[in-house]
Amino acid sequence: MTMLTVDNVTKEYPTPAEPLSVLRGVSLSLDRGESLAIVGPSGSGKSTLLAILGALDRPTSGQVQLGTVDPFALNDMNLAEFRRDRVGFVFQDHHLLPQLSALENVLVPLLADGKPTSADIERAEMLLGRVGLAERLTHRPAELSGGERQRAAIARALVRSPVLLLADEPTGNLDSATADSIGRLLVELQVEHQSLLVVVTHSEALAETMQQQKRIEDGKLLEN
Ligand SMILES: Nc1ncnc2c1ncn2[C@@H]1O[C@H](COP(=O)(O)OP(=O)(O)OP(=O)(O)O)[C@@H](O)[C@H]1O
Repeated sequence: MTMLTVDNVTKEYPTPAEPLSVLRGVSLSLDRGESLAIVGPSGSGKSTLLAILGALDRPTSGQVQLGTVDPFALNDMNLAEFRRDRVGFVFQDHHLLPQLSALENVLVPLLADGKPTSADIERAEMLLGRVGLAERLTHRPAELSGGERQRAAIARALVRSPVLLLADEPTGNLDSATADSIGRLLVELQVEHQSLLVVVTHSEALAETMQQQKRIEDGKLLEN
């Protein structure tokens, strides 16, 4: 079953001169449980595409569909819910809140539903255990290593069981051994959760751990 389809997406940014055309007709499709790495030179539009996949940014033209939903046809409230419930993001910088513990950070996406329940806390603890942080629940980000912070960010991205997990240079700030372990963890979790995983990276090693690899060149997506 095709879960994610992207059809002829373009993205232009307005500039004082002529519009900057970053994506020029990008199409792809992913089935349930599939993973995709997007590689390409700096400035080629990888992050732009990822932001469109996660409905953080609108395409200039073209269609995106996740399951049966076209996120860009939703009103603002439903779009915000779509993003929150169906998409998990992992960024190069962990984006954890510095004043909160690892456990509290993982609970943050659940706060939209009100005060965390004991089941929420159990789930967050389970996920932190799964990413290897069972002994670090009360540590704040400053009290975690870089790799541990990224593990906590991955647990946070998964806490609402998203259909689509998006990662933008998730290992960009890590040494190669730590990067390898984070890459493996992402793929393992994606298989366990049967989610879709799209990773933007400059790392060939990380790209190779994904089932599909594509390259952005001149605004188009090519087989790598
Ligand atoms: N909001 C914006 N307004 C105008 N131009 C933008 C905007 N966001 C990105 N761009 C431009 O679009 C192009 C693609 O940017 P993007 O961040 O998608 O590239 P990237 O492939 O992810 O690069 P990198 O590998 O360096 O992170 C760049 O030339 C960038 O300057």
